[in-house]
Amino acid sequence: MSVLHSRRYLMSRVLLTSAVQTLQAARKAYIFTKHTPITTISLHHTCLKVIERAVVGVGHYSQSLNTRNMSTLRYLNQDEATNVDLELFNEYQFSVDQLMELAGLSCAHAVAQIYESSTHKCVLVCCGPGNNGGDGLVCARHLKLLDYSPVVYYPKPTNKTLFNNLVKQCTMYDVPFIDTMPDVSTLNKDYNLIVDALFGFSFKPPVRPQFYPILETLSKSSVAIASVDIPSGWDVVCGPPNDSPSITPDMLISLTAPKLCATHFKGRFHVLGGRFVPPKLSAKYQLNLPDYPGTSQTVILSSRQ
Ligand SMILES: NC(=O)C1=CN([C@@H]2O[C@H](COP(=O)(O)OP(=O)(O)OC[C@H]3O[C@@H](n4cnc5c(N)ncnc54)[C@H](OP(=O)(O)O)[C@@H]3O)[C@@H](O)[C@H]2O)[C@H](O)CC1
Ligand SMILES: [K+]
Repeated sequence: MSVLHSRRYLMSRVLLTSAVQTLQAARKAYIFTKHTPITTISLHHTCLKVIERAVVGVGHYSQSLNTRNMSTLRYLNQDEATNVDLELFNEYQFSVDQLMELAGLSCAHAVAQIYESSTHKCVLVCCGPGNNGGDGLVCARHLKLLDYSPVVYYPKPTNKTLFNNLVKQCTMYDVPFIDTMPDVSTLNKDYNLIVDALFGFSFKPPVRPQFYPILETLSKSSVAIASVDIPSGWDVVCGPPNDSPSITPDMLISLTAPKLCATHFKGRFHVLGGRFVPPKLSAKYQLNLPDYPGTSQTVILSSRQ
């Protein structure tokens, strides 16, 4: 590492650490003062917003730090991703519901960290038939609680208790479902962000006919896309397809650990979520995961402005 790079690295580390500590202190102050008059509370809210933006900003600035992490971070192939998943269920005795809730929560937090609800209120959440779609349903519910107006498009609902319950919970939270995919101009006009939860690490190309036009519309739209775990339609290892519509997400939220296709990601924000990996599992697969800041559900792996 050159002298310049090591100084920038040190500088960004210091900035990031102090911003996180300030944020934690401010959060504590906010909790302690929650019975104080409304003007004080709104002042603290404003401070928190400013500091949170600073943390994101420092996250952007510390790209050299993040690039350093990226070089040691392990990128999983399809079998490794499946094996990590199976081990969490079979050895660690997690249920799908547990991990899906945490995965979907981290997706909602990742979205809120980057796209403010004041400018990105209307979010179309596209959900597929597998667990990636389940993450999307959980994410939609949490987005609603975070002051967004999510709308779910779920073209191939899975008739299993878990998925039926997730749909029910969305409806009970007044999250609307739409039956048809909006066309490109409607998407561009009516939505500020798309959460792509169509396919995750079990996708096997080529995309089947039912989903082809959906991916085609997403690939033509100018609305920013935040992809959950894998940009849908991409090969888990090789990345974007040559022979079918290819989406270019603005944000990729890798869950547990990034998959190999993430090396082809050219969007602005690569975020890691799914803060539930047991340290022994991480060591076994040599995941070399970065530290999550404070109590955050997400960590920014790289960002370009
Ligand atoms: N450990 C974790 O990180 C966790 C991640 N989670 C999320 O789960 C997905 C993986 O979920 P999985 O159910 O294994 O699979 P997918 O959601 O990726 O997709 C499976 C469905 O997609 C269909 N499919 C597959 N290929 C195609 C295709 N070419 N065209 C159309 N449809 C396709 C497949 O259909 P089958 O008929 O083949 O069965 C399935 O219906 C992971 O990425 C994370 O997002 C968990 O939430 C928690 C733990
Ligand atoms: K996806």
